[in-house]
Amino acid sequence: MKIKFFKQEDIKLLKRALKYVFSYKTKFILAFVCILGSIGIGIVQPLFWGGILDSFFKKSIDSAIPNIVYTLIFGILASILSYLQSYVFSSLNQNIIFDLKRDMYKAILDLPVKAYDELNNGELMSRLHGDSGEVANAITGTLINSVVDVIRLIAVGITVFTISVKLALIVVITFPITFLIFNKYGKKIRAGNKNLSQVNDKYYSESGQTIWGIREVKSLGIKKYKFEAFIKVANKLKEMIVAVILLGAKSQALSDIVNHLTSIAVVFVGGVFVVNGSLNIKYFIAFNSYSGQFSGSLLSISKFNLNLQQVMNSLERIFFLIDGLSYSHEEIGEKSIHNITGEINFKNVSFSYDNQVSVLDDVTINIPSKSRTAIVGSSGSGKTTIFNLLLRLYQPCNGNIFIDHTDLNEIKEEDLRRHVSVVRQEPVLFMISIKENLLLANPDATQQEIENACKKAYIHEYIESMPNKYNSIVGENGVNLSGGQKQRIAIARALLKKSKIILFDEATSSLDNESQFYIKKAIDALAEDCTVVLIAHRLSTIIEADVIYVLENGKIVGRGNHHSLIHTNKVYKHLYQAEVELINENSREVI
Ligand SMILES: Nc1ncnc2c1ncn2[C@@H]1O[C@H](COP(=O)(O)OP(=O)(O)OP(=O)(O)O)[C@@H](O)[C@H]1O
Repeated sequence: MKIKFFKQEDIKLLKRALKYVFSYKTKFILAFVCILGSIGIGIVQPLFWGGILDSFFKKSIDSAIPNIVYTLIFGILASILSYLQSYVFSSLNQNIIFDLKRDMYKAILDLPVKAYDELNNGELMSRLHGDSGEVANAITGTLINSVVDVIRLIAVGITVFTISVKLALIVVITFPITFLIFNKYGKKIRAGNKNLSQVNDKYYSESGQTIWGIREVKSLGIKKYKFEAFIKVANKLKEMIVAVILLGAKSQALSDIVNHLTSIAVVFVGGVFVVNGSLNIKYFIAFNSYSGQFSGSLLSISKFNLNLQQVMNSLERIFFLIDGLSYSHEEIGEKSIHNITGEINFKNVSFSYDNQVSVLDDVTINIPSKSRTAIVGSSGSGKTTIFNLLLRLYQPCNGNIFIDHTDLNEIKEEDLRRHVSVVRQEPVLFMISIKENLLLANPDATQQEIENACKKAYIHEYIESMPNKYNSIVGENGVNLSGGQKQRIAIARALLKKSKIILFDEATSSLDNESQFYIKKAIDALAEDCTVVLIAHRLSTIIEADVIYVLENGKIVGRGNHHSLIHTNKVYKHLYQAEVELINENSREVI
């Protein structure tokens, strides 16, 4: 039978994993010193025990006393070393987990937005939390222990062969048997772990989606369905974990039987040697302890493959993520742009999310600085996609986008984020105070600047009416603020950032009249000094826009102001009429 220990790719993974250990050289060396000390104590202790028993057999109690004292001293030393060892190991372990998580999290944040469309969030969470711990445990546990076991094997091996070659050979004979057992089960466990990781991803995904989307879950009345889906995946996970543990337990049980037989053979043959006088009882007793350590080390070395097979899958998943999965790294420009005017140009831009269905087709848009431009079109016509491309969340398949005549791809990431702000339909506010949410846009802003921005965004008075004013904590995702209030805070954020380009995605859900009024006033204030691009869902809000682009099925089918478009553009006229009819219908219902 051909035993293949590791594939070439596995060795590469292991080398890469070891780099994480070697960045903690001091702790690593300290761990070895502790272990070497423990090995030394493990070798001398049995001799003292043997000496004590030998003294009692010889009925010489006095001669036992020095050995009792040595046993005590070495016992205390062993405890101190064991304490130090657990401290060093746990610290090494947690540091490795931390480093892996740091590298994975950075890679997750660097992934292109396209990856988030395609990936399952649960998979990322499960790699971040589960796999990193698994790998760190394996590195500190399996790899370090295996090196230790080799050292122990050599030290104890020399001792047992010195005491009795025949007895030592009995112990050594078990090695190939246990090795074969663990090698066979190792492969099965690796395959089991691979399936387990996939179910683990589903588990994180199912639970995460339900918790994050709890409002939808409750309002759709699908709590029971979601609970059942969770139970199904949690149950499957439980069964798979048990199955993998069982495989490990089977291999352990088989090797325990072999070990047991070895111990009986050692005791029997050793006893015969003592009886026929070829072995001193002191060494016989010591040998039994050594043979335990010796076969223990042999066992660990035989399990080395099994233990590593268990984590190879996690290592693959971690490094694949750190390398950016199969996504190519985003090309990020290096050009700084300062003091921009805010002119935007789309030149013959085409785009598809999946390289199959065209979403934007040969779009050319020219937006002068300090203008107010609106983009209108039916649902799914590609309005938000235009914003996504302008924010460089996706790359156009064809054509180019320019800000102040500089290609978007050449602009430095920080400059792009500073100059372009977006106010989304449902702005994301973090679970920190309102002030801290605002400071995210400009950490150096003074209280006065914050208040001025909020006044311009027509949200200052509302914030002041809250019990903790600017220090009020926003609920998760801003739940204790209305949609209109969140949008006004997002406008204040954009003002604090002093962005020259503000993209505004009007909320589809009808805001109350007061919110609409204030948001319109806030946009008017923005437009004095910035280029404002609006996605308008209600045409009534963009009648005053300087230019309106009409989008249909990803194509620009009209350009002009409201008055020209209403007379010349069929699509715009149709959208407008549909809205007027809706308003009339609503008012009839009210009456
Ligand atoms: N992340 C995505 N992955 C794949 N397809 C997408 C993605 N986002 C949008 N699409 C598709 O692209 C098309 C344009 O979507 P987009 O969101 O730009 O339209 P929209 O005009 O803003 O619509 P709405 O007014 O409903 O917000 C739609 O057919 C949509 O299904």
